[in-house]
Amino acid sequence: MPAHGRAGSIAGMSTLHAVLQAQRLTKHYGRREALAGVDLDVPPGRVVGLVGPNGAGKSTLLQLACGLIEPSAGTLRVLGARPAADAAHLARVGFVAQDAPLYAGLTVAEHLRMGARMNTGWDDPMARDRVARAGLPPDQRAGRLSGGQRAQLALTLAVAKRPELLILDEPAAALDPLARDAFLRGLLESVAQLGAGAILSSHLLADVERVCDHLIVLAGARVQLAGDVAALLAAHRRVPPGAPLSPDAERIHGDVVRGTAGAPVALADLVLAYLNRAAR
Ligand SMILES: Nc1ncnc2c1ncn2[C@@H]1O[C@H](COP(=O)(O)OP(=O)(O)OP(=O)(O)O)[C@@H](O)[C@H]1O
Repeated sequence: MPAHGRAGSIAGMSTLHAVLQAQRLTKHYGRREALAGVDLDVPPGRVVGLVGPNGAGKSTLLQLACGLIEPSAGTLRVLGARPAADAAHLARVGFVAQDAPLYAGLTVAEHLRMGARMNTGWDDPMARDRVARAGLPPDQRAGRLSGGQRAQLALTLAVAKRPELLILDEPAAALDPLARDAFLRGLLESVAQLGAGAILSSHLLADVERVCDHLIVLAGARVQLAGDVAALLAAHRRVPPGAPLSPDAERIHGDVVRGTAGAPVALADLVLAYLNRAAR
């Protein structure tokens, strides 16, 4: 169970729509296939970990979900509608892109004023409170903030819109362990405060294990594994290679099997088994 203990909870959600629904979702960049017929159904109220090797298609999926790029084929619905369908839908989704894009010459306070001007649902007390608690000096220019502070400011700009869904593309990858810990705690607090869902891509399986209650494993442009973490762990076991398997069990890779007989499996080992199988 992740530290926030909200696995399976939909308390506080203002929507009962699936957060993300993909059918045969495909994206080509020229001849390169970044997503190949992906089917997904992510229930509301989850903190979703999107994991996979470099080039798996994670950023492509998140950019499609934000409406920054268009699918080549198939359909994708986010909170029950086409991504970025209109201004109202845009307001329901907060996006924190890779490397926390901010205006280097603007101060923290100026970023908040800009956020207030650009977002009708802007929660200024929430923004100021987050900035104060993250120890961001209001008059400091973004270009002079540390990596951790920049990530906190980018997260603040996304959550103060009061979105129903936060989408984060490797938000904490460049942060040291302390800054990452602070960032992830801030993320969980915000998600709980908003009653929102979140999808974050990450290479850091320990972070995913800590904060996520739903998992999507992408590799080779395809979904290898998806579901609520508790259900996935319940459906897999460790059985030493060569040991007999029950008839309904399937060996995924190494000692990880899909089945209910055997020793419990850790989330990181489960992910690695599916990634290794995909790489075969
Ligand atoms: N704008 C683009 N033009 C051409 N090819 C692209 C473009 N964006 C992504 N790709 C290709 O699509 C595939 C998926 O890329 P994507 O960035 O979605 O993967 P990722 O899982 O986010 O990788 P990483 O973990 O390295 O960030 C890769 O082969 C990548 O080279």
